[in-house]
Amino acid sequence: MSKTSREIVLDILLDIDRNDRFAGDALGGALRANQFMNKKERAYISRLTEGVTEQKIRLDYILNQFSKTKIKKCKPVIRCILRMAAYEIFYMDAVPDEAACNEYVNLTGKRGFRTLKGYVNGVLRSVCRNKAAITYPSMEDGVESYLSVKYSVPEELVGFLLKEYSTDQLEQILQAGEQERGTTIRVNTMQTTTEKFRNILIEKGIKVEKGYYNQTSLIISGYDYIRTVPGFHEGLFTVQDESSSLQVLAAGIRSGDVILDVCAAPGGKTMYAAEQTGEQGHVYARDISEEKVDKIDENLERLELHNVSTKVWDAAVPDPDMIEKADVVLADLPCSGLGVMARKNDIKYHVTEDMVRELAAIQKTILDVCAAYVKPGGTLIYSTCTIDRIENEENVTTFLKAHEEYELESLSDYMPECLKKRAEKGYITLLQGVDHCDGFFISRLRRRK
Ligand SMILES: C[S@@+](CC[C@H](N)C(=O)[O-])C[C@H]1O[C@@H](n2cnc3c(N)ncnc32)[C@H](O)[C@@H]1O
Repeated sequence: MSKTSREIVLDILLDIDRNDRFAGDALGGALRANQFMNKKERAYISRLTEGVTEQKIRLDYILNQFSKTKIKKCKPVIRCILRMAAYEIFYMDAVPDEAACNEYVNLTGKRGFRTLKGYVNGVLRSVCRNKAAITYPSMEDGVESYLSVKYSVPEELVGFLLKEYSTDQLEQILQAGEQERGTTIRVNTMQTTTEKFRNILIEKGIKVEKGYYNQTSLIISGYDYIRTVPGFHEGLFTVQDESSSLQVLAAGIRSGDVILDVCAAPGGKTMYAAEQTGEQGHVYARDISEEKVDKIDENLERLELHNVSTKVWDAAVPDPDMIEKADVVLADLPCSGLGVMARKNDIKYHVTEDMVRELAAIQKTILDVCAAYVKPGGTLIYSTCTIDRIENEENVTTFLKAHEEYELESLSDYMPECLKKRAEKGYITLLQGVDHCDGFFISRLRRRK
């Protein structure tokens, strides 16, 4: 017997819960395994999985007010069922609350927990009855618990970010997770123009807005799968947030430049760099594993870019063959990902200050190795998709102390008008919810000699 959409979501959430998986991976796997489903079912499954993941802390806060057993202590199946039901009650209107309760009580029995049907029923009916009267922590109860429950972010992470951002700034950053955003794509200008491609999309009924910072970026919505968007298979565009494309623009790549991208998969910046340097130039793109490099190759093939060579290479290991070979080194390093919390909604549950410090140490090692690859007069672009000083500014400061041959160089010439002032100092932190893109850090380090 085939599973209902709610059962599929329950299994995805259990997979995430038991195997500590990221929601995007678990959801993607389940959608691929259930390809027979129609668009509406897929949308429902995605919304419920992503919503429960995104709002986990807030949902548990609500449920704990009506359950004698703390939700975290419940059996995984019951915990997931209660969260799903609470999410439907508070955030979705696919079915009336009463009907949703019945569905989840039945699901409890179907999953072998007949004796807990009464408990699930009791908690859910109480939630429905008291829906409008639920109170949440206020600012007076403490900023950390207020922001934690309101935006469903662990208190520890709120505390960590409050060391760097004011309450207002952090609230703006966290609100980004609640804003509907289209998908930002960058047009492959080696094959078409932004205007021509924009018209093709509009003709096919896709909603298109212009990018805020990059003239080759478009923000699209109203499509089913990205692979079904016209021009995908022909390589007319690639999915790339504007923050990422600004990183490549920050490099000021000239036609004929030699570029080394040390952490390149899936290849977003490599592809843009390849377009910028053109047929006269070359990009060396690397990543840590075969699987990752295959992803870059797949994208290069789709975009028909031939001026790139790829290789599996650990960026922390010096490569004698690359010493002083590159006009530009792109070091877009592995990081905590706090800049993309709004899109990858479970990153927030994984990041701790200890983890940030461990990552900063890895970034430092890789940057030290990269220093030798840049030609005198060339440029090292260090970037991350995170927004904390430890991984960003502190790493730049440490690097400059260890490498006297480098200096920070203003980014203003490479940034759009509205960002020029902030970019003068040689680095810029873009903030989700404040700027029109993901949170991202870009720094430009010039090798003097
Ligand atoms: C932020 S992502 C890069 C995104 C890429 N620049 C783009 O624009 O598509 C970081 C990448 O670093 C890779 N990575 C992590 N540790 C690495 C290492 N020691 N050497 C090389 N690559 C590494 C990861 O596999 C991941 O693909």
